[in-house]
Amino acid sequence: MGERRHATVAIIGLPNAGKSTLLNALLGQKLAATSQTPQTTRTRVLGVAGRGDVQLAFLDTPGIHLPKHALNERMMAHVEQALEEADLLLWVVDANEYLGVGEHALAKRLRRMGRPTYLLLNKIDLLSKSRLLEKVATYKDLLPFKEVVPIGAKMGLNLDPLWALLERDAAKPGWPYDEETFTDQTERSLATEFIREKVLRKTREEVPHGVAVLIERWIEPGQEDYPEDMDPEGVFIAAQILVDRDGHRKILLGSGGLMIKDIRQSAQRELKKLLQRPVRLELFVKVDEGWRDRPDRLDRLSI
Ligand SMILES: Nc1nc2c(ncn2[C@@H]2O[C@H](COP(=O)(O)OP(=O)(O)OP(=O)(O)O)[C@@H](O)[C@H]2O)c(=O)[nH]1
Repeated sequence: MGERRHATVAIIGLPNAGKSTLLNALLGQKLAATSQTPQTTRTRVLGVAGRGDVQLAFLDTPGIHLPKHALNERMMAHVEQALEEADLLLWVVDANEYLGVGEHALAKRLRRMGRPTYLLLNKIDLLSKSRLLEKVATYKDLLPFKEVVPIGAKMGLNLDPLWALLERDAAKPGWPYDEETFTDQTERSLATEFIREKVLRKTREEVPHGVAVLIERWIEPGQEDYPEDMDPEGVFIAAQILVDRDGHRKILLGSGGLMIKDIRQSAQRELKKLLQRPVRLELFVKVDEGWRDRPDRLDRLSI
């Protein structure tokens, strides 16, 4: 074994490029919520992985966009913080999308920062080889990228070469996290995100952007109020789903309560996998108009 080295690696880019999918793929474990809805990620998510002598601390970040609410301003502050912390940047783009103003603005910003940046052209499973080559040529002039790597985060395409490059470039001495550390997220915050992910995946358009999840009760065996009819090794979780307006509450409940039932069941299955014990989940939908612009609410939601 050589000397131990590490790097902090921020995963950045526009909404929906596949940043969280990439983080999960690099870690080989689900940590970040993913969905087709842009702006799924709202905070910075740390995922730590060690290979050989090298430890990499990945920071998944919210997709970069113009903020309309206090919520979005906080999301962008998380991006700023990750940019500050990182030794290396992975700029993920959806290679099937046109290169637009958002990319140009980010490139300008990164040029000024001068931090080593890899361009990751993602979703290559949806692209022919000739189109991919065209894309590489189009993006290459944006910045003096340290590397340009085509990947398919969802199917794990080309991630080994990416790992090898990151291992080569991790230059700081030592390992900042112990070998068991995998994330700084608590079980509660992961549970919150996984419940929200299910809401995003089952609803469309405006609803997902106005949704937040707040865990109200988390009861372990032996604690007062632990349901008597539950498995003695389980956990009881009650969560509120906050929505921006009454119309969204109705959509979330669905006809005859079918939508919320579906969300509850799939979130409960996911939480069982995450926590590796039986879970009973209860969900309540609550209208909290304007929560996205209320700093006290955002604090309580840890955004
Ligand atoms: N076909 C294909 N789809 C992908 C790939 N990577 C990600 N996706 C899909 O792209 C969508 C967005 O992925 P996310 O990982 O949530 O994207 P993100 O960049 O974290 O999104 P924000 O949170 O909005 O910033 C999801 O539906 C993913 O399944 C890929 O390699 N191929």
